[in-house]
Amino acid sequence: MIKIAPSILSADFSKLGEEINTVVTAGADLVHIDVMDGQFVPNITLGSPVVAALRKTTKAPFDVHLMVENPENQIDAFAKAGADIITFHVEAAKHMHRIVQRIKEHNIKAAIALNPGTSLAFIEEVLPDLDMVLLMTVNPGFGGQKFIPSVLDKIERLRDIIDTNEFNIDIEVDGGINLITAKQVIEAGANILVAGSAIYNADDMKQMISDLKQK
Ligand SMILES: O=C(CO)[C@H](O)[C@H](O)COP(=O)(O)O
Repeated sequence: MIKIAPSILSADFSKLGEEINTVVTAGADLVHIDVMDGQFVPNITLGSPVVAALRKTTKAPFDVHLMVENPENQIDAFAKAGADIITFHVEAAKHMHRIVQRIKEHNIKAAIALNPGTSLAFIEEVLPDLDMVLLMTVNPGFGGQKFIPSVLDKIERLRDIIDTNEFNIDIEVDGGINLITAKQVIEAGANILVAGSAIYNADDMKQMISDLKQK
């Protein structure tokens, strides 16, 4: 089953609670929350107090994507704020295994993200411990960027590893997802699609979420 996770990066930050409820009502399966620290990526977005406040506005699962240096310092705060999935970047992690265990101690899902230029080999040893892998289809930091097609091959290789080993791991993709690229990533093996501008700029969000799922 294909799930859609609208990225709030493209939402109006002056009314985030309303913006989240709008996409949830339109059929979002998860709410993708982009946390940027101005170090791992140039932008700064929001921290755990904002997530805790948003948690009061909806019961929809929160898919928290940490684009931060030293992610180990943020796990407890975001888990307590109400994250259902916490994703951190392999490129920012010195002790991947320890961070995954730390997330799981909170009884929530653990995921690792890989930038487009990062090899799957970096997560080979921790793969059986993960609930999800996020393959970035743009370089992180900004919404509205162009999809990088070379990641399709990486999605296919990861899908093959997961299926061959009968792992129960979701493959999420993030960046430049629209009606054309959604079809490509689903065919390659992704099953959770993050989309920011395609959904928040759509005239009919409900139709867009439904179309992204069916492609
Ligand atoms: O993580 C992100 C950027 O770092 C965003 O989630 C992503 O870029 C989504 O935006 P869009 O769908 O507009 O490309």
